[in-house]
Amino acid sequence: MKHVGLTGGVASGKSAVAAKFAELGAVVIDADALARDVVAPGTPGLAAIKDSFGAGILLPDGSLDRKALGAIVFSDEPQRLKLNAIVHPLVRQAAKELREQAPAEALVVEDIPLLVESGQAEDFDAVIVVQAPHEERIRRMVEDRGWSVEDARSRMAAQATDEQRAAVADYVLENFGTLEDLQGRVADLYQQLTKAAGE
Ligand SMILES: Nc1ncnc2c1ncn2[C@@H]1O[C@H](COP(=O)(O)OP(=O)(O)OP(=O)(O)O)[C@@H](O)[C@H]1O
Repeated sequence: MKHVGLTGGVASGKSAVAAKFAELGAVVIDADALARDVVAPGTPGLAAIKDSFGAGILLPDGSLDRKALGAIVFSDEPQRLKLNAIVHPLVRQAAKELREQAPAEALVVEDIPLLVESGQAEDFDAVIVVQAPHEERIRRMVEDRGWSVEDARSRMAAQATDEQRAAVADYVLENFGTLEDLQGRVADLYQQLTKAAGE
């Protein structure tokens, strides 16, 4: 089994790449989805967050109040680290369980937005980085998601730079053209990765 990490800046096209890999037959693991699953109601993850941050981070229905928790951790580094120390190991464990269920010959692609920032590059056989023009990424965040330009810029500024991501990349997928161009590049890369896995 070949195990690759997929990352890129916000709105660079990671999900589009992951979707194409899945269509081609890869087993895709979505770290953002796992990060939600491990704090769903009734999970040990949510109980641990409640123990650390208090019942104020729960909504009346018992689910996580992301806004309240965000307000606590957003500008408070120690609190953010405390939250990460609860959530990250649970996500890694959940990802490991999914990897173990994957067929032996599968290409496993883990989509991890902050792979570079969290120093996980060494955990993979290879790292794929998606790069896209900054103006286009900001346009997507503003027009498609309704964020302010300021929010879009500060989200980008809080992440690693293109250069930092490129420095750990084994493969860079340039998303500078149409979605079809990108999908074609993913298909080529899938071929390359699955061929290499069989050798
Ligand atoms: N080359 C492209 N041409 C047109 N639209 C694109 C292209 N690449 C991505 N998009 C669109 O831009 C939006 C953002 O892409 P996507 O969701 O794949 O990014 P992401 O990196 O996963 O974002 P996030 O960091 O928020 O998870 C989506 O609506 C996607 O369809």
